[in-house]
Amino acid sequence: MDTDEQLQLTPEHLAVRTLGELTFPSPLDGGLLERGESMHYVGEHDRVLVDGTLGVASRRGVPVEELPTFEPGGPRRKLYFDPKKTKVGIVTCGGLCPGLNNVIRGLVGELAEHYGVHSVLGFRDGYLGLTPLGAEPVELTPESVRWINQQGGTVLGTSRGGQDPKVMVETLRLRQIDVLFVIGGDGSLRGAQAIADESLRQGLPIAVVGVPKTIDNDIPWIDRSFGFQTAFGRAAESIRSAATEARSHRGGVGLVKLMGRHSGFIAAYATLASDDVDLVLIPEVPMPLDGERGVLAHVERTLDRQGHALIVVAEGYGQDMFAGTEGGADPSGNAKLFDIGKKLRDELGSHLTAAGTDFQLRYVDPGYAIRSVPANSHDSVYCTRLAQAAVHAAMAGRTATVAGRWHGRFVNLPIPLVTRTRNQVDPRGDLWLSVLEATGQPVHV
Ligand SMILES: Nc1ncnc2c1ncn2[C@@H]1O[C@H](COP(=O)(O)OP(=O)(O)O)[C@@H](O)[C@H]1O
Ligand SMILES: O=P(O)(O)OC[C@H]1O[C@](O)(COP(=O)(O)O)[C@@H](O)[C@@H]1O
Ligand SMILES: [Mg+2]
Repeated sequence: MDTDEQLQLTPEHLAVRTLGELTFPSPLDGGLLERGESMHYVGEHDRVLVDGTLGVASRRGVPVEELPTFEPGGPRRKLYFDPKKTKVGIVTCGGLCPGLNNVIRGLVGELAEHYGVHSVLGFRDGYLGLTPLGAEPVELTPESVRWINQQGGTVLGTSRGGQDPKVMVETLRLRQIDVLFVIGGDGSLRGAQAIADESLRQGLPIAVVGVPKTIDNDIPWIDRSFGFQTAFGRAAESIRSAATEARSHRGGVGLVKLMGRHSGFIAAYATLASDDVDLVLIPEVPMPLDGERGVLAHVERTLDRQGHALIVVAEGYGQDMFAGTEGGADPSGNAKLFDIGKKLRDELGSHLTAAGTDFQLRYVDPGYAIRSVPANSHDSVYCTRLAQAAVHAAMAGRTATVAGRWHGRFVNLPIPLVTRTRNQVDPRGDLWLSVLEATGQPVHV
């Protein structure tokens, strides 16, 4: 997270919206609510510090109690909703991400088994399912979701494309939904905010709580998004295959294209996981193709030196090379990217041929394979715990809020905070420094 951005935070950015007074006693029995504070658990009245270092905190020049803080996640003693009467909806939107089914399962399990909420509807096909054009929602029970975590994708289906918040709120009203969980990325969360605002405008006490989803890890103010570790682990497998191909052929060049629309986290982490890569190209670092310190010269030098070369490119890198060409947008309004992988393949091919280099280029694009797999064990645990945190927030009447984890602690974050900016690899930060050390590529910022 950019320090200047962090220093600009005010209490208004961090305030979580609540539907009203908490009047119903929580059915969670003593064990869960009587926990003492510990190194790992923040008490109900405590707050989670935004700043991770003394240096940043002291630059603010304010007393400790005025430092910016997040609301801790976790169960509350009193609830806004009466669990026996609460009706819940769940929707998954946007691109796939490992762990979507784990989150659905976690939500249903926590609602039913701990709070005694037994009415949970799964809306189908993203926000389309919240309109009259959508398919009939499905009842979700602990039995019906028992094994879904073993599958990738989402059992509810997903979609891109805008829907009218008024129409979606009308669907929630007709179905008497009290709580809507939105599992989605930046776009979905903007949609969730629009639903929460429209409900407020109509005086409907509906809690809209998000579980942030993104394989690109581009949502800010959370340590890491669920599914990201699984996705970069799968991406690292593709890099290893390309490395094997490159090393096994005289003049072998492996080129791997990975997802990452605006943020190069998958490319950076998969590279560090593979330890074989000679060059990583990400949207945040504009390295030119030409010139002494450019992509083509670096690959040529690497080939000369070690006889093979391995390049990883995130799909959002170098989009400015296509300036003047109209790419269009997807149904959600996201700009459609030009194919930088194929462009690089062609440019490298022409350059190495012209230089008279003996080479064999293998182009690997794992594409959707990295995001359609089931969550690994780490992400499975994280999904379950995020789902539990989201249920605690919703039952306590939090709305326009997402459940996140910051510096290892579960927190409730206002949606406008997490959609205001985008998490990106900092070209001057320690992650990128690690990548530069691992690859030995020319430094560009
Ligand atoms: N600014 C917005 N306001 C309301 N809804 C939005 C907004 N941006 C996107 N959405 C809706 O959220 C859903 C998912 O958005 P999308 O960008 O495709 O994926 P993601 O949530 O993963 O970023 C789509 O149905 C889209 O129309
Ligand atoms: O082809 P699709 O389904 O539109 O998805 C492609 C995009 O989805 C992503 O995974 C991001 O999607 P979201 O914004 O939905 O999380 C990008 O990495 C990729 O550019
Ligand atoms: Mg998005």
